[in-house]
Amino acid sequence: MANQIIFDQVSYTYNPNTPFAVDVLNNVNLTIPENKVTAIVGHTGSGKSTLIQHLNVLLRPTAGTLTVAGEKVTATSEHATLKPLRKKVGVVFQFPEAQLFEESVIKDVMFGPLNFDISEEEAMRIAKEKLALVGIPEHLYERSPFDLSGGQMRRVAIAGVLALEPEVLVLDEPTAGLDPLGHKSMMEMFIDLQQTTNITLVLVTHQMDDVAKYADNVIVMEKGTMVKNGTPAEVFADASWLDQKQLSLPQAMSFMAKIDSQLDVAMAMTEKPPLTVDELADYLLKIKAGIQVEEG
Ligand SMILES: Nc1ncnc2c1ncn2[C@@H]1O[C@H](COP(=O)(O)OP(=O)(O)OP(=O)(O)O)[C@@H](O)[C@H]1O
Repeated sequence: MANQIIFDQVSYTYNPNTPFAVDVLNNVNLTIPENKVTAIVGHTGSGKSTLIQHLNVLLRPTAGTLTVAGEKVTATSEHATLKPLRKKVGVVFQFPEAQLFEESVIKDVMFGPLNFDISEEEAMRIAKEKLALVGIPEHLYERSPFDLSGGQMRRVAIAGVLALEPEVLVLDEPTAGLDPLGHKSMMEMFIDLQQTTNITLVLVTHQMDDVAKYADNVIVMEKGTMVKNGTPAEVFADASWLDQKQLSLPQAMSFMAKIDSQLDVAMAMTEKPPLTVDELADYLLKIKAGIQVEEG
C-alpha cells in the first residue's frame, strides 16, 4: 500500500493570517488507491488544482496530514526531508510546455534526472527512452524545444516529468487545447503507461467521457471538500445530483437519457447502463437483437 494516497482532515488556506486569506480545502478526507486511475472532477474553483499541488508538496496542508509515497506531510514537515517525494510523484500541470527552458529537447528531459544525482550517461538513456515513449522522433533531440509545434512541446515537457520515473503520476487537464486526435492519442499514451508500469495515475479533468472511459475511481470535489467517491458507474448513476453540482454526464449516458423513455425494451433490460460510446453501441445492438427475437 506504499503508493496509496491518504488525505486525513486536510485543510488549506492561501495567504493565511492576512486580509487576503482564502480557505480552499476544508477538512478533506479521502483515499486515492494505488496502481489505479483516479479521476478528480468538480466545478471550476472546487479546489482540484489546490488538492493535487499537495501531492508533490508544492503546497503543504495548513492543517491535517497527507500521506503520499509512504511519507507523511504536515504543515511543519521539513522541506529537506520531502525531496525524495518530489521524485516519486510527477505532476503534469496544465500547459506544461510553459516550463520548458533548456537549449535542446534532450537537455530539457535530462534536467530532472541530473538534478537527482543520476549520471550523465544514465540521464541520457532515460531521456531517450521517455522521448520515444511520448512519440518524439530522434531527429528532434538536438533542436530547441521552442522550435517545435505546440503538441510536440507538450510531449517533451511530459517526457521531462516521466524521466524521474515517478510511482505516482498526476495529470491536471493534460490535453487542454489539443485537437480531438491529439487528445485521444495523449490519453491513450498515459493509459498504456499506467497499464504497463502499474503506476498510480491521478487525472484532473472536466471531460466526463474520459472519466467514463479511463477511470477506475472518481472523486467529486465541491467547495473544497469531497462530496462523492466511487466507480464511474456509481458516480454517474444520479444525473440530477450531477446537474446540481454543475457536472455533466458522459455523452453515451446523455444520449441514453434522451431516448430511454421511448425504449420500452431497453428499460426492461437488465443490462447495466452504457457509460462509453463502445458500451452504448453494444447496448443498442443487444436491444436490436431483442426486438428481432420479439418480432420473430
Ligand atoms: N494562489 C492563490 N491565491 C489565492 N487564492 C487562490 C490561489 N489559487 C487558487 N485560489 C482560489 O482557490 C479556489 C480553488 O482554486 P483551484 O484552482 O484549486 O480550483 P479548481 O477546482 O482546480 O478550478 P479549475 O477547474 O478552474 O481549474 C478558487 O476560488 C481560487 O480562486
